[in-house]
Amino acid sequence: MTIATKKQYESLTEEQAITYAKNLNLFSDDAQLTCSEIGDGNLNYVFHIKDLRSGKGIILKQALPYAKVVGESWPLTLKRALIEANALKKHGEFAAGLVPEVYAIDEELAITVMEDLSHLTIAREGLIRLESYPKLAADIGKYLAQTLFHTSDFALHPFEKKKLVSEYSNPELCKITEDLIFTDPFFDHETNDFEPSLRVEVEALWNNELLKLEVAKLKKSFLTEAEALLHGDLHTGSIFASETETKVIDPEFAFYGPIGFDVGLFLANLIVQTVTREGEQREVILRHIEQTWEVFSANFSELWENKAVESYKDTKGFKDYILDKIFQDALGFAGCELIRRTIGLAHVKDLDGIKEDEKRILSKKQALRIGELLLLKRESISSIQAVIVLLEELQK
Ligand SMILES: Nc1ncnc2c1ncn2[C@@H]1O[C@H](COP(=O)(O)OP(=O)(O)O)[C@@H](O)[C@H]1O
Ligand SMILES: CSC[C@H]1O[C@H](OP(=O)(O)O)[C@H](O)[C@@H]1O
Repeated sequence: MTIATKKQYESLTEEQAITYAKNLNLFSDDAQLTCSEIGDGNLNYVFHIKDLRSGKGIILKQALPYAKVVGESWPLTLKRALIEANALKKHGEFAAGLVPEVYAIDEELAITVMEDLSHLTIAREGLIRLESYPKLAADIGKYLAQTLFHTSDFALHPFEKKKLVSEYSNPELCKITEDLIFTDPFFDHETNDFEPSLRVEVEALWNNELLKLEVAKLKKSFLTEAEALLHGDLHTGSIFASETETKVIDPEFAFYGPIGFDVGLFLANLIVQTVTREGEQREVILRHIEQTWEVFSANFSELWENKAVESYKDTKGFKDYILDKIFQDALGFAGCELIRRTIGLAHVKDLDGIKEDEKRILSKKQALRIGELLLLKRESISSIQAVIVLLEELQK
């Protein structure tokens, strides 16, 4: 692997990105490179470098020393770039083909050079356009099982696992999640952002002590349960897809946390799609939700049977206890994600992009209602089929 270095951090211009790319020895000498900054996320620059002669491309992702969505008033560690690059590589060891290849890491400039996936579509964008992704749910179910099982105590020697916990300590990025997912949306906080016509529903959330108790329990779990190396922000904007391929990008929020968090975030972002769709199109997403959990649990179970190093692995009931815990945690985390994506700081285009006011508000109310029910009822929802029934009933 090339480790490119330069003395001091500076954020690159497109021109500088081309010069940088030339020095990586990834293109031939006569390459004719072009560059455009295509970052549409909340935090970083993403340069797409392409050789006009061969058509070959690479991606150069650079962290900024602040959160791009807010500006320099919100400083943010550059170390997240190294965490992201290392997490891509670590997850790639277990979920080969489901993450981009990392070509080079530059710690000084907070740059990751990686495989160009621009032949694929960001799943959120494609799902909004009703594109069909027949492999998405099974691939993500497998990605979740492989990455989460193999980085957990069930697969690793405790020394190795604790070494990874410390390598992936990511306090600043975790704090964003602790605030934006688990705290601010449940209080009258300045970061919240919602239409006045949602105020009644939002105030009802703020005043719902039982709901807040569930969120508090989940926040505690996020703060304290170092179960596996999570992606940490597995929404549909962090997944590239086509009819035949799925690739997970952007694990800069990676850290050791509760397994259900990654599962729940992905499920929540599928659920967001169900509130915007009707009829057969909604059915497609309901099947994705079902399949994600089924593939995840089957794959996780199989890994457990064949590879677990835990002394209690064959103790009757232990594997089921773990899977039940992951399921219930996932439903709770999904509830938090649904609520934060509706009324918190970082919204989703699936909902905000609905032009017709009445339809948008109705969809947002449904998202809030589903979030609330998942949080309150998660302990009594015993299967993914029961989740589907709940979603169908709520959306009749
Ligand atoms: N490997 C890649 N290949 C092609 N495009 C990419 C790649 N990585 C990121 N992008 C583009 O850049 C955008 C932002 O990337 P992302 O990693 O989500 O940034 P952020 O961390 O700022 O959210 C993506 O939505 C996608 O359009
Ligand atoms: C101020 S960060 C808000 C939000 O942005 C991150 O998403 P992404 O990097 O994919 O744009 C993450 O979801 C954070 O919660």
